[in-house]
Amino acid sequence: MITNVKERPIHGMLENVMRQFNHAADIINLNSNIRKILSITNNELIIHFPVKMDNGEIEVFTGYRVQHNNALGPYKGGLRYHPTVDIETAKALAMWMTWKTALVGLPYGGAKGGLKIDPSKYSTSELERITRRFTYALGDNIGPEHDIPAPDVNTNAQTMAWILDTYMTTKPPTERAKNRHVVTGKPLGSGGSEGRDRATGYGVFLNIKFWAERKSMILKDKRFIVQGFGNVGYWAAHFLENEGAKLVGVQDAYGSIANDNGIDVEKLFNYMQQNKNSILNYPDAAALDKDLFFELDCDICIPAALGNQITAANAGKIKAFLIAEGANGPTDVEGEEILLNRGIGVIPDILCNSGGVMASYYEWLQNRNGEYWQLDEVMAKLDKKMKEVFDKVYDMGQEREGDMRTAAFMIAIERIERAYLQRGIFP
Ligand SMILES: NC(=O)C1=CN([C@@H]2O[C@H](COP(=O)(O)OP(=O)(O)OC[C@H]3O[C@@H](n4cnc5c(N)ncnc54)[C@H](OP(=O)(O)O)[C@@H]3O)[C@@H](O)[C@H]2O)C=CC1
Ligand SMILES: O=C(O)CCC(=O)C(=O)O
Repeated sequence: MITNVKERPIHGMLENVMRQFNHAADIINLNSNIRKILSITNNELIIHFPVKMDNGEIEVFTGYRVQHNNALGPYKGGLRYHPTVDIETAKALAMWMTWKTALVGLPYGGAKGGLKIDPSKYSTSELERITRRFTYALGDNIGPEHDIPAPDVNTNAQTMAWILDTYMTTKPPTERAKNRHVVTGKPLGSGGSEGRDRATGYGVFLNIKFWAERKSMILKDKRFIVQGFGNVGYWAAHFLENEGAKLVGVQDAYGSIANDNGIDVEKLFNYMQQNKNSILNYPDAAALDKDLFFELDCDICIPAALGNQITAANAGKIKAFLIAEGANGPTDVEGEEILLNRGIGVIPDILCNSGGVMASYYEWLQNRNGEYWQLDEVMAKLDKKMKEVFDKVYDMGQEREGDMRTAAFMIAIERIERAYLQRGIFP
């Protein structure tokens, strides 16, 4: 029996993304040959590599990189370090990346990958060696104009710096500097961009704000809950709190907490820094049974952790009027059907969390052009682009009884279809 919540497999993510794709493809009557191409992933890499641990023992790790489609540009997408990473998960996440980059009009395709490990079990120096060996093993399957990884669950700017450094050492000295955009989400001192750290959470916040504006609502005093208080969850909460909204519940991998009077976002963040990055035993909130988390009394629910968290089992009990998907694939097809039938708004992942890959694109452009943009410049670009994409998806969603996901998929798939048809499917 699997007892650790971290070890639980995430069932059905691939089935989920395929059902979302096929539903939209049917509506737009997608060219049948292009449907065949988009239904499979272009490349799937599984690699096993040995690393020496601090105790001198060798451990063999399994890494994945799935490249779904590159019709619109180089493959793009994060690397996840988590026990649930496997080939099916990587395939599903790579597909979502293709739809996301196409939806927001970036010159990228979709990829995803990672390692099947629980990083909390390793020292920092072990994680560095594991990441460097993983990068060597990936070799030229990644590259600045071919496939560009970025952070995802349990990876961060430090991870990207290790990948960059390792990748560069595989190139001749004259080639090294021009390879800096092999990864995005790097630290500022290593070619990272201002704003990439907060971009995904900021994008989640913007989507909620734009949605509220369409409903003539203000965010002040709205109550929200966040599942996952990592990069995406924390920054989304930070910007919502700045707007006067109130955080009333948080869940991470180890537990859930709630406080009807509000949980101070920065105070919780600081508490976590001193308590092994965990929300457990946070003094200004009560512990809550994890299965009751999504039933908390609130207005806005932000799943910002793993996939398939909102399903037929809990969608009927959700009290929020809006689900803003910070995570990739947090709502399965049955769960979403229940939400939409109940009149609950769903801002779909490929729109809601697209601020991250938008900022990654800005970082990639800056590296390519030898530029350095100020934070306000990056944030202003994110604002403008996100509004443009949100409006398009929202308006099209209105024509489909509020189904913004199908609208988003239709826009994304049509863009890719257009590119194939213009070039010829097999040039
Ligand atoms: N980083 C980015 O730029 C982007 C991320 N995303 C998506 O957002 C989601 C979160 O990513 P990110 O914030 O980067 O990852 P982080 O690793 O920074 O944070 C993940 C958070 O999820 C929590 N978590 C993990 N497992 C569970 C669980 N079973 N139940 C509840 N909480 C859990 C973690 O808790 P704990 O710390 O206790 O493990 C942590 O708080 C992912 O789905 C990712 O694909 C999407 C677009 C871009
Ligand atoms: O920033 C990127 O390139 C991709 C981030 C990511 O993995 C995602 O959007 O899910």
